[in-house]
Amino acid sequence: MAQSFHLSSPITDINPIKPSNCCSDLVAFDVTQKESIKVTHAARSERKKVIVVGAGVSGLHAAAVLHRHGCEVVVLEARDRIGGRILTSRKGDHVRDIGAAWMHETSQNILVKLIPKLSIPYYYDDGVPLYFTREGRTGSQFKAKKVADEFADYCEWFYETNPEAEDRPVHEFAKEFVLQHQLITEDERDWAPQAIREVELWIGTSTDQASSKHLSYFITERNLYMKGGYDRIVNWTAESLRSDPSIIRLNHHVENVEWNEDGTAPARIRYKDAAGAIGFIGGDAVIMTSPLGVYHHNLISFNPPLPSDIQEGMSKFSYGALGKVFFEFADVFWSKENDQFVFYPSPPDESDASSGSSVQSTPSILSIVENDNILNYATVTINLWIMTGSKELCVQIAEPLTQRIESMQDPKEIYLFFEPLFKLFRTEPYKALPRLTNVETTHWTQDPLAGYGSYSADKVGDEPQLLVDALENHKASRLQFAGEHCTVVGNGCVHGAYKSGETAANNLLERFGIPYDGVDALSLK
Ligand SMILES: Cc1cc2nc3c(=O)[nH]c(=O)nc-3n(C[C@H](O)[C@H](O)[C@H](O)COP(=O)(O)OP(=O)(O)OC[C@H]3O[C@@H](n4cnc5c(N)ncnc54)[C@H](O)[C@@H]3O)c2cc1C
Repeated sequence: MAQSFHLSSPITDINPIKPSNCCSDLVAFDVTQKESIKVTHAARSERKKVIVVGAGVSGLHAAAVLHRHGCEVVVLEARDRIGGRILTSRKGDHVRDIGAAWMHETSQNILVKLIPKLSIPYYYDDGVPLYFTREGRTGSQFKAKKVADEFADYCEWFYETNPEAEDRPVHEFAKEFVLQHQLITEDERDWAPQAIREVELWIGTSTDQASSKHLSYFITERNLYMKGGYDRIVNWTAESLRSDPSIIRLNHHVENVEWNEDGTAPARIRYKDAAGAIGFIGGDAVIMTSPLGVYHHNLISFNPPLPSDIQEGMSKFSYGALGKVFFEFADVFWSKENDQFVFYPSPPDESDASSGSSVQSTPSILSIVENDNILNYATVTINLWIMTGSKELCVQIAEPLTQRIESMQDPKEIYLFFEPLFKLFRTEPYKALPRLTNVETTHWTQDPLAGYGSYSADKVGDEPQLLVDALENHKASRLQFAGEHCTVVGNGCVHGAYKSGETAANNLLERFGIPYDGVDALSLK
């Protein structure tokens, strides 16, 4: 799948930044010093050996930083590929990102620098979306979306001014908000809680479960679609590690981590290789980058057990399940003008029994089955015709639907479930839908190495800051953690994961007494 990418330009610029957690007396240096500094680091470190578990973007970046500072690094990856939750499928010119596909928070996302640097084709997908309900496209006076935005603002204000207030499910709180709102119409009162469900496709979980206190609602940010494939970022991150083929070890599934703080014995990791044979590897320190869901399912054991504050932090941070279903057609039958099609399901009292409504009469089994289709769920569909030129739509879904769709085997059955949505998207409603040529679904919820989900999500009662604080408490530990769940800045995202790898590596450099070189690899020409 992955194609390697080589920088052709010489290094001309180094930007020394001294991180706050670095006690080094290092001053600015020029590029001619780079090699001698590397040698000095190597000598000072006495070749400290660090085992990095996981070759996603956080693990690769952590390993690259340590490698640059002369440490011996070994990256153990259970899969037969690098990239983790970044997975680009390439067939000829056809590029499809099965995991991450966007750079979010582009104004602060450090990885955006790589777009021009690596000449990666991109697309800002912030054109005007089309909004749909069962009745078809919404008109310009459909203001429920604006009321939903107002609720999100209210929510943020409410918990800022009442930090001790009880956390509540977003759907419940939104319903209360519209009931008390005196200046909206009855229609807006009904539809605003449905419109807020668009956020489900950001956080990967339903508004019945999502936390109001930590509602992440992206109203103004820009998002950049990685039209050229996210694997370009992964390959760039891994580049320096590939000079030595013994660094990244694929098909090494870590089962147990023995660690200690006093340094009298090396940390020891037990893994299973592709043939099922058990192996052991030791090192001075370990960086764990498995997804949060892996720890929730106790898929790796620690000896001694993890510190209680880290365990508590992990248990107070949930994991969501965003899914994607790609449908490729023989022809484009949808609008060629709009980037996204947002669908809002009907308010419960207008909907059928299968969506959990309070309909009094008992519906027949047939009507439940007939009505059990995609129109009972909020979806955001990506118009890949505009983004990449392929004749396909990518429907994004959230749990609990993700688990259900990802377990379905038959493409025809999947298509029939989604067909009512496509009928709504027709630009000429009387025409038959064109031939379907390909269906592909994600399978993250069935994947133990992805922690049976997609990324961390704030559910009711969560306190994500607890994990970040616990990791900070243990920043001098020989057992470090990195990954998208280890940060509150860019959490759930590729750029957050990347940065977390740097933090973990810096923590170990400090522990080893190795000065941080201040190199901003992203700015190197
Ligand atoms: C469907 C989906 C859509 C997404 N969309 C976006 C998006 O548009 N933009 C965005 O910024 N982010 C998005 N994300 C999130 C983004 O992909 C992640 O935040 C990021 O890739 C996480 O990197 P990581 O290094 O923390 O973890 P991972 O990439 O998961 O890396 C962890 C690695 O550890 C390995 N591992 C796990 N257990 C073991 C073990 N026992 N032994 C050895 N190896 C092990 C895994 O195989 C994996 O390779 C999306 C994710 C998904 C699933």
